[in-house]
Amino acid sequence: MPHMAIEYSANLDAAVDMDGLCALVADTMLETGLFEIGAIRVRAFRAQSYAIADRLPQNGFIDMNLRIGKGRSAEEKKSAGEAIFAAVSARLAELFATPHFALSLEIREIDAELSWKKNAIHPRLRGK
Ligand SMILES: O=C(O)C/C(=C\C=C(/O)C(=O)O)C(=O)O
Repeated sequence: MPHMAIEYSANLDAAVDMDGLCALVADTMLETGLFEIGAIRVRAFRAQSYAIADRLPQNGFIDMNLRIGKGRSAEEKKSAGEAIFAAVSARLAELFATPHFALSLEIREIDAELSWKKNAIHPRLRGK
């Protein structure tokens, strides 16, 4: 399944609605047409401990790691990454107006021979 894991520094708690950010990422992934709805998983993890750049207490980060199955072209993967990065960047425009925020995204492919999956959501959603 496409897994999006978002890590963020705990000092962003008040500035970013993480549930809303997860929903935005899931919606954007779906809109690319490259991911099946029943396969999308997005979650956010709060990093309580961190050291960012010059260690100013205002410095914050969000790092997004997307793991997807093989089978999509390089162009498709690139356009998906660009769509997600643009949507999240727009949502976080206020943070980019400060000199204290860093955003990153990486897409990796899952090795089909070394991964296992079983999904009871697909049958329910594929029938719709
Ligand atoms: O192939 C993968 O492991 C990832 C994937 C889809 C996975 C599912 O549909 C699933 O786990 O139910 C993908 O589309 O990249």
